[in-house]
Amino acid sequence: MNQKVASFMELVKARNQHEPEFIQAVQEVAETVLDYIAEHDIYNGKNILLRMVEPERAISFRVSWVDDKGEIQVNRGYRIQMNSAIGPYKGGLRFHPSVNMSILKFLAFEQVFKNSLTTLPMGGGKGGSDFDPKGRSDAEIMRFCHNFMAELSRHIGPHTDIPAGDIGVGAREIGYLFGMYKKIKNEFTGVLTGKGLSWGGSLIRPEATGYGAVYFAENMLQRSGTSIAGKSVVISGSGNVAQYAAEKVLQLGGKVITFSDSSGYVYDEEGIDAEKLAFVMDLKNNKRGRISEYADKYASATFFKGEKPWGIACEVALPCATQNELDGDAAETLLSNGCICVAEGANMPSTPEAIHKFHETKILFAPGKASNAGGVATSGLEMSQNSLRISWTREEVDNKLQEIMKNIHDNCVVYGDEDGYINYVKGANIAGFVKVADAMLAQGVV
Ligand SMILES: NC(=O)C1=CN([C@@H]2O[C@H](COP(=O)(O)OP(=O)(O)OC[C@H]3O[C@@H](n4cnc5c(N)ncnc54)[C@H](OP(=O)(O)O)[C@@H]3O)[C@@H](O)[C@H]2O)C=CC1
Ligand SMILES: O=C(O)CCC(=O)C(=O)O
Repeated sequence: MNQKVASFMELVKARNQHEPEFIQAVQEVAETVLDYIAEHDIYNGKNILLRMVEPERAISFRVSWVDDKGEIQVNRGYRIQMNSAIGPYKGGLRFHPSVNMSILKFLAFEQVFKNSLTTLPMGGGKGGSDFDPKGRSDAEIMRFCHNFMAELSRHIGPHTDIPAGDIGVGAREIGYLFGMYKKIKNEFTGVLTGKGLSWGGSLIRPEATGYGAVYFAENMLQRSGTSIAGKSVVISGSGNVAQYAAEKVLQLGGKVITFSDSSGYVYDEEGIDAEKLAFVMDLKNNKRGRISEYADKYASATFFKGEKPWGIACEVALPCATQNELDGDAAETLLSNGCICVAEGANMPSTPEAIHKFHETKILFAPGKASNAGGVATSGLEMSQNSLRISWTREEVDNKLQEIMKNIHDNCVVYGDEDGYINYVKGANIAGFVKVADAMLAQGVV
């Protein structure tokens, strides 16, 4: 770590003690952006990165609700409004017991860079709750969402802050959240994205994050003279991002061989084809079951309890579950088994040690803030459609998504070239930074 980064991180750590995920995300950006700032007079001496690591606003609130037994439950809700220099705050809501300030601040910070990369006018935010949806009835989910929105509604709006889904928040939850917002505000606006198609949603939004990650991987592979066709692909997670990443890999002729959830992973040596993927979608989205049930259904598959899928030989790895799920040892195993491309569908799934190994061996590595930006980009397209009161076709949205992912890829190449090797982490951080920093400079010290 150079002296500039060390002094900067000392300040950040002093102010954000007990927030390891946030510090990790900031350090990665500091390591790539501080030198760039020093080399460019317009940014130097303005403390821009120091301003960017401080949320414009961090809201924490009580959510009390009544469970099916009539007992009163209390959870904590949050919204981090990180940066609004280039547009209203935009970013998902996560419902998971691990949610805390550190996790939401890291997600909100990454969101600022990601949203900037999409080229759409969106600032960065993130929110959620430590509420655990697992095992809760539909009625409990609805009551929780309604009570959560009863408070959140004071802080958001279609021109202020536009939340969406993330872990534990899908189409069902967005519906309940939207219903309560509409009731409280007495207005029908595009205050959330990921809405149902009949009430303002966009085609391709459910698919967009997974599809986008695969489009990004395909851009990297094609630049290296190859493609995903015929390659074995290991995917972690089995939620929204993992499912649609798998669908796109299949459409492009790749072979998906794993899925996982928090209980373990399944390996199907014959490959997870379209019919098996439909089983996973029904299992996860409707029955809300466990991925182990895949191995009960298909004899070609084995379930590995409590393990992650990185030991399975593959050429392409798509981590699509959660932060820090792929560590240095896992990276070494992937590399020794011949993996040549890692594209993150999740946010910050690779630890700094893993990223270091990918860079050291010069394989293709895409950080989530670039490769999973297709989700929020399509949310941006949903906002445009809402404002114009029109709906684009599936093909129109998919074409725009592909164009945006190619643009992000090419921008990373411009800023991340290190003597022919593309450091996509550096490329994404600098490209994302420049647009936000320019807007902050233009708007003065506010
Ligand atoms: N949805 C979107 O549009 C976007 C999502 N992302 C990121 O993609 C990732 C996945 O999100 P999404 O698919 O939407 O979420 P879902 O809730 O649909 O699925 C999450 C998946 O990850 C698994 N998972 C969650 N936490 C853990 C954990 N601690 N250990 C192991 N597995 C875990 C879940 O397993 P289980 O069911 O057992 O908990 C589930 O399979 C997240 O990092 C999210 O921030 C990024 C950009 C946009
Ligand atoms: O679509 C959105 O607004 C948010 C997506 C998101 O949470 C993310 O990109 O991590």
